[in-house]
Amino acid sequence: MNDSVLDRVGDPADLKSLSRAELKQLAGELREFIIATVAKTGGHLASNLGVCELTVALHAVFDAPTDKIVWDVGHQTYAHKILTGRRERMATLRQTDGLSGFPKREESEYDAFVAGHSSTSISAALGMATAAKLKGEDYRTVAVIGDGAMTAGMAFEALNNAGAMDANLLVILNDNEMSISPNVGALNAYLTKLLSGRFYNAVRRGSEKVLAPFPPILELAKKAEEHVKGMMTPGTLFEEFGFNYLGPIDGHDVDALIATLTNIKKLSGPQFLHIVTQKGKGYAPAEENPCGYHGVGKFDPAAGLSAKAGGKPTYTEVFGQWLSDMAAADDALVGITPAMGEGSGLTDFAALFPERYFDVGIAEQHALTFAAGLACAGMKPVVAIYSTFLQRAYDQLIHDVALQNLPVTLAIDRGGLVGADGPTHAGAYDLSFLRCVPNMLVAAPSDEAECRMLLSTAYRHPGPSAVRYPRGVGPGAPLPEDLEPVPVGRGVLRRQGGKVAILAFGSLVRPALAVAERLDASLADMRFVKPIDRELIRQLAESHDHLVTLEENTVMGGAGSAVAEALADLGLARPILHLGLPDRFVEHGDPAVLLARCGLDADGIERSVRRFISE
Ligand SMILES: Cc1ncc(C[n+]2csc(CCOP(=O)(O)OP(=O)(O)O)c2C)c(N)n1
Ligand SMILES: CC(=O)[C@@H](O)[C@H](O)COP(=O)(O)O
Ligand SMILES: [Mg+2]
Repeated sequence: MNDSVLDRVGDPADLKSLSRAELKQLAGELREFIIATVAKTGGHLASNLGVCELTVALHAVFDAPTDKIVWDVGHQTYAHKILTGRRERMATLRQTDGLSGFPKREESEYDAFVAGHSSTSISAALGMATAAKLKGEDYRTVAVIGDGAMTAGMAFEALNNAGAMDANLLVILNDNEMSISPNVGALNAYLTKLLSGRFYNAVRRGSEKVLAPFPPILELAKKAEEHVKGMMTPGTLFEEFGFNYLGPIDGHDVDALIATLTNIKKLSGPQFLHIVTQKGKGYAPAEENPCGYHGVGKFDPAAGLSAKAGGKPTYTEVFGQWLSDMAAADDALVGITPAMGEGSGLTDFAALFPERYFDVGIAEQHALTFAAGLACAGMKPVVAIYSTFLQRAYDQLIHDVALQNLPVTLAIDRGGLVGADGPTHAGAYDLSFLRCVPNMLVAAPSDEAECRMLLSTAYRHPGPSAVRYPRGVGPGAPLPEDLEPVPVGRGVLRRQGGKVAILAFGSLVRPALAVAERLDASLADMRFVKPIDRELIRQLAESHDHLVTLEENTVMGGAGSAVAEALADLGLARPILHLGLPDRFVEHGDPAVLLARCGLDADGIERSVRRFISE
């Protein structure tokens, strides 16, 4: 006889007939299954381990897919995927052609909203709840948002709107006191205060008044006090936003979760449930080091993560070293991260210069304008930011930084395809959206040494600047020790060839070199997208029959477009081929496979160039 509850669950409807004991067992089995899966695929482990009970309770109480569960960021949806018919495919998680690591509407009708970027869930769920009302449809809408994601302005924009709309919306705040790193800011301090016994006891005395309009909840609170200690306290901030605040409750207590959700389901209007969970719950190494286990590669569950074994530094590490070196040389340097300190390589800098390190929370827009303010007052801010998250702060870049020509340096990590995270996280557009902004300097290094030199160049630029580099390691170029810049707006001819000239940018210079050898082509490492090296473009156009541009950015409006514009401006018409990312979203998977599928590996580039010449 099979004792596994998970084996008996084909879809969420099966949860309705399970006993409480079985639901608890199911949460435990999900946890084991997730550990075993992520050990083989890599993925967001700690966040997923923290929501096993919540996921079980949500699917036991609500009726997805009719009821809509909107997961914020979506990095914690593995249990949800397993319970909604995707268990067999979990071995393909984040692999090429496999399951996405995030919710995806194309993948399942149970995935109510695509995510990857944080703090969108309340807005999206409010939209769905509002549509239900307008269309006279009867379903419930739930947004599940973490305490980290709650620090973003967008979450508060949505609360502000929702609290005044009387929509049937439940917001569940999953508070584990962690973003990727420990959560920061005044909101975090406020949530901690809500969790403290002192606050609980103080508000508990007044809770009957607050709960009076909701008899089922009050009754439940009285009956199940031992399970739901701290369950029904008014949360002043969220109440002020117009929500009925409930909690905090233990988010690992299946009984408390089911009882509370069942009661909330009967209520109308905006509801806010505060649950407390532990990031990494149930796997000791992740409980001890939730930051390290936030996102992991493949690992041995018995041994845990292994330390990085030497090898080439990543671009992130090259940047981190440069930042510390430049900070030592210049007291005016300040480093800013919107909640991505580890991922952006700021750990050493933060330890060395704590007073000049600012983790502003998941607040990319604020990060840019905060940097603008610092720059106005004589500091030299370096904002370390992933390309994909910079998209959030575009107006702040234009309106607050560039318009005032302020010396803010953007160290843009994860430029180009990122692999397993997929299209939500691809840095596919930055060269296009940066080069059209007046005053910007935009550079793309082709190796680690150039990365360091271009960072120094950008930092000295008297206006806004950006250096964009890819995820992972480069070719292994030895790093200069100094902080010397290179000439602004000047590329470098790496190879002199015959009739074809390849003008390559950033990460694709290396494969282009192999292609240039095979085709006896000239190769320019352009280094700068803006200002573009017009003189080098002129020379190459005058001495070659065919020009090819190459970049790991969308072709549309990207670096190749800058070359074409320069040629037009110079009055030089030449056959030109633009190679880069396509005008479609590139799925998740192995980065090398994805690049090859885009025709951007050496073989693909060679094929395209040969076809172009022959045509
Ligand atoms: C706009 C945006 N900025 C940054 C990130 C990177 N990021 C992903 S998860 C995360 C922390 C989220 O913390 P929380 O919402 O509390 O979820 P937890 O991992 O603790 O469950 C961050 C900063 C993101 N996904 N989106
Ligand atoms: C969910 C999220 O946004 C981050 O956890 C992201 O997946 C990190 O990506 P890196 O692994 O490239 O740091
Ligand atoms: Mg959290």
